[in-house]
Amino acid sequence: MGASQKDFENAVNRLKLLKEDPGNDTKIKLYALYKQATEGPCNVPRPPVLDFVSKAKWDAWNALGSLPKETARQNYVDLVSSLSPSPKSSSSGAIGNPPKSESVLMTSRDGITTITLNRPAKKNAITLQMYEDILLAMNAASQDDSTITVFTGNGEYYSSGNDLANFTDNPGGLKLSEDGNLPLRKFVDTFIDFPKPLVAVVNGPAVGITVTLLGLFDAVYASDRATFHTPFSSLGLSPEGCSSYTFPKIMGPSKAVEMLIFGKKITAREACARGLVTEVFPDGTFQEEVWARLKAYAKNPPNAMRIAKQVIRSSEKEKLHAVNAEECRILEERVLSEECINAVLNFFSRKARL
Ligand SMILES: CCCC/C=C\CC(=O)SCCNC(=O)CCNC(=O)[C@H](O)C(C)(C)COP(=O)(O)OP(=O)(O)OC[C@H]1O[C@@H](n2cnc3c(N)ncnc32)[C@H](O)[C@@H]1OP(=O)(O)O
Repeated sequence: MGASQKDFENAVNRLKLLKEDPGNDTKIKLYALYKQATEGPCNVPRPPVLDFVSKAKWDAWNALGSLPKETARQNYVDLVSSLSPSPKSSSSGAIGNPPKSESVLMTSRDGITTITLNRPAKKNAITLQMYEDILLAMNAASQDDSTITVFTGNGEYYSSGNDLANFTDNPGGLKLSEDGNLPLRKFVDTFIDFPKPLVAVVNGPAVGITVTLLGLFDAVYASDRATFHTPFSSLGLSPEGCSSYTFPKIMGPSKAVEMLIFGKKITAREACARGLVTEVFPDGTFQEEVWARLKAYAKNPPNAMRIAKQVIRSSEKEKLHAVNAEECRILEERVLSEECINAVLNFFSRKARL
């Protein structure tokens, strides 16, 4: 039997996590096979001769002639496998290629894979290494036997967001694009494309990118101790995580502006009233109630849940990828701004804690 649509999607995700650039020839082959697998034979006019890159891509796609979509899909999966060994999965719930990290933990049981931010002394602030580890964990979770993937934090905070030292430790400025030192675009893309139900168990206050990403989750359960804060303006930054699109859509433009421009911190109950949070639980019974709920949900047939997610989310994916690209482009400028540099320096000199 040839590669299934799921195998193909997994290969597309695995490709995003490659550590080494596979080289231009391979990238062009992958492009051609991807187009053939998703759109069929080349059906667009040849680009102008001087547009070398587009022409090379077009030539490679066109050269596949009438190769059936299924064969192109299989060839794509084979080519990606030859570049990165496939993570293993097993019926015992063991996870292939999880991160070897103390700050990002990964466990799998009862049909649920849980990714836990585990840096409580720093309020689970996310370092550059942790972004990489979360990507690894999500890739493994997308391919293991679990039916639901959960994000949570260890300790008092869910997360205080991006580690502000990411800015000071990179004096030339952070590069947020594909080839940069923080692949923010790839990071957010992984949430957009995540194939299984993705649930946030928000155990305490959440800040910055860990709030904005919630707009890409399928359910958000919060302790009544949690707060939600996106202080982008006071940090001289701009919205990310697709929040410039998801927040106005979820809560309406004026409530989104209150959070994303004015940096209003809201409670869990306010976030629930705005539609960002699915349900709020008393902190005392939060863990017990939420995990009982999730275990019951995880007993549903996995394919049905995955397909339901696809049906609900697929029409938005293209738009979300475009929003992410634009937000990263703007943010890359903002992280170099005087406003941002001053805000971060103030934070570390303890002048400006939230
Ligand atoms: C590259 C682009 C990616 C996306 C860009 C931005 C997206 C974002 O996420 S923006 C949001 C960034 N986060 C913040 O601005 C929060 C900063 N933290 C705080 O304001 C306070 O620490 C906080 C209110 C969370 C907690 O306050 P306190 O309870 O008073 O604790 P402390 O301030 O003493 O914190 C304990 C310890 O943790 C360190 N910490 C906390 N958060 C961060 C952080 N985001 N980055 C780096 N370090 C953080 C804090 O410095 C303390 O460390 P020590 O002083 O060494 O004990």
